[in-house]
Amino acid sequence: MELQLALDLVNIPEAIELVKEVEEHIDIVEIGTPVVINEGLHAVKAVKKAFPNLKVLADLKIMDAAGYEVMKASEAGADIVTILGTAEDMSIKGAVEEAKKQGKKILVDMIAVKDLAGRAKEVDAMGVDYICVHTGYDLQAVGKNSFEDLQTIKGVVKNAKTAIAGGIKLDTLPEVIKVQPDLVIVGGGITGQADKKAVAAKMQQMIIQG
Ligand SMILES: O=C(CO)[C@H](O)[C@H](O)COP(=O)(O)O
Repeated sequence: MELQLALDLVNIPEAIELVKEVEEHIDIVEIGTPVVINEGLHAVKAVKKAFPNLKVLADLKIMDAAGYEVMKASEAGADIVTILGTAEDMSIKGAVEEAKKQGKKILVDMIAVKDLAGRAKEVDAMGVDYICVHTGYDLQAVGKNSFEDLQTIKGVVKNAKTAIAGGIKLDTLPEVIKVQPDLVIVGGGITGQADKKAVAAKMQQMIIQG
């Protein structure tokens, strides 16, 4: 199981400072969608340059022009690029094809997918690397989470790694770990804490203990 730090509400210098604090306790650093909107793929480039030993995920949430966007994120140094599970099959297949060409990975974000089990089976068959259940900020605000959804995809996904994102905190991490995803994505659960390093270290320890 790996730990990914999601950075959503920072600029490039703040992102670098934040990662410096916790880098020994995380496996992947996510350049979140709002950061890409504000800073462009320069943010991916800058973070990869500052932390060449960490994997960098570009959370582009691609919906169209997938091959081109995967190519651009790869050129900026992303190791993993996200596409939406609601995208057309042709887009997801295009993303996988380009990622393979570039030696990169594709994570499918299942946010807002209605038939989760059915779509997870379909995207799994397209050769994606990760399938991620995700409760975004707008549904977190009304008390939703993805813990049951994680069990749903664990039951049907045969090839891809499974991942979970959305509002995971230290106190809810044990519930997530019980379901054994391959990747746990945490944003505010680390970045919103006073002692980020201590929280990231504790999460890493809990994840290693499984
Ligand atoms: O992709 C995102 C929002 O769309 C976030 O990066 C993801 O939800 C993780 O952050 P948090 O733990 O703060 O919810």
